Amino acid sequence: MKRFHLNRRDLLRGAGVAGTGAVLATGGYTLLQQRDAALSSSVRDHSQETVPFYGPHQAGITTPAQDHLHFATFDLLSPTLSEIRGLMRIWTSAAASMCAGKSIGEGEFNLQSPPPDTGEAMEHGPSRLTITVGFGPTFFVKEGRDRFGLAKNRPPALIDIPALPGDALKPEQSGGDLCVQACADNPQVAFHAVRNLTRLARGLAVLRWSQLGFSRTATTSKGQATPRNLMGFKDGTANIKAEDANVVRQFVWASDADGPHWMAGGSYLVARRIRIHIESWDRDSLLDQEQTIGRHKLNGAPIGGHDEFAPLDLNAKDKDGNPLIPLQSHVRLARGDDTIKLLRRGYSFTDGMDRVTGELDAGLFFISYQRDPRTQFVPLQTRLGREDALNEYITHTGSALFACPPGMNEGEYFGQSLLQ
Ligand SMILES: C=CC1=C(C)c2cc3[nH]c(cc4nc(cc5[nH]c(cc1n2)c(C)c5CCC(=O)O)C(CCC(=O)O)=C4C)c(C)c3C=C
Ligand SMILES: [Fe+2]
Repeated sequence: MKRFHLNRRDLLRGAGVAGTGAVLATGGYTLLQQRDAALSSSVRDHSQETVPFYGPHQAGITTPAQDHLHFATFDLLSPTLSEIRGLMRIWTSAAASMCAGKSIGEGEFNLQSPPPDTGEAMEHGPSRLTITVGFGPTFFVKEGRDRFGLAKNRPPALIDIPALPGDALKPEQSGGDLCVQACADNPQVAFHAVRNLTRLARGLAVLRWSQLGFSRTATTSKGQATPRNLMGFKDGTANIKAEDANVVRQFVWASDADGPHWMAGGSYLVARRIRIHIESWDRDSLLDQEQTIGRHKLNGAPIGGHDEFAPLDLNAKDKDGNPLIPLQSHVRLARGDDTIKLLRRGYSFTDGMDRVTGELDAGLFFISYQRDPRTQFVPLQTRLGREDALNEYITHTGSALFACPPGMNEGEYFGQSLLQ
């Protein structure tokens, strides 16, 4: 089997291997330039940058994806509706402070009581922190019970995600009445946000599960370099980008016509914890890895191409008349007839090791935002779950869906038009 040993010097020389290798070497050179660009953007100090907290949409959806994630879901104990309103007021005020790089309850120290802020983010700056909040199906109805008299306001799109092909879901990594997605360019800032919101919910809600993500696997803005996932492939190339306002309007934001009114300008968040069996993947040939994804590993170009952003030509054939992009490849199935799109905003994770197999418990914490999961995530994942060549290397172990209400003005709180 042909092996490719590409080091920095080889790449700079454009030193070659024959045939496919030539493409790889060219791709490699481009890769090097892009990697240097990505490095210079990641070493850029974002610590003092803020993302506006108030606005028509919640931050953390079309915001250029930050480098780190702390995602958490909560189960409500048995609060009244009025206590939930109180919690959302407190969360909003705390979130606005943290996103501005301020401590919670700044200046309110009292030696006799615990400090209002746990303190670990104090010198880190806002680091582009965003905090996005959502309501799960069980917020409205749990075990057949209309918990707060709000069942009539449950959006039809906030379904219980049906069982999908290949699911191996664990209840302890799935569901939740509420969710908080904290993203920042500093892991401690994202952690601090979830920790403090959890603390503020004491007596009303408890953590159900949480997930740290250490590296973004998507670009949501044309200004960002495409990152790599744990399979070593560029991820996010064909994602929805914030600059494409019409596509965002069509596929990301719920409208008044979709109903209910309180979700207009909001979006539905699907989270899937997807374990990647990296040990098997690492034993697979480069050729098979590329055939599985449908893109070249080094430069992210569609198979047969040289440019990451070249159009994905699903009709392209090799010299024998076979499809260049295999029929069961991930990108062919994910693209389909190009009528379903979602905004991907996932992160790589590792949670130590699997004691049973001795393998790393690592993968991709997939997050997508969409206008309606019934016509976007569910049909797409049904197709992928049935046919995707990638299924040999992945297992979906967690799943959740949340309705993230629109953004707010100063003085308002998360989900106000649902709860008032
Ligand atoms: C249900 C939706 C999707 C799941 C789940 C999913 C999992 C998943 N994806 C990768 C790696 C890549 N995905 C890529 C493209 C891509 N993926 C989806 C959807 C899901 N992926 C879409 C809609 C697309 C875009 C398809 C297109 O229109 O071209 C790519 C290629 C680069 C890119 O365009 O981002 C990679 C690589 C993994 C590893 C994974 C689960 C672990
Ligand atoms: Fe994908």
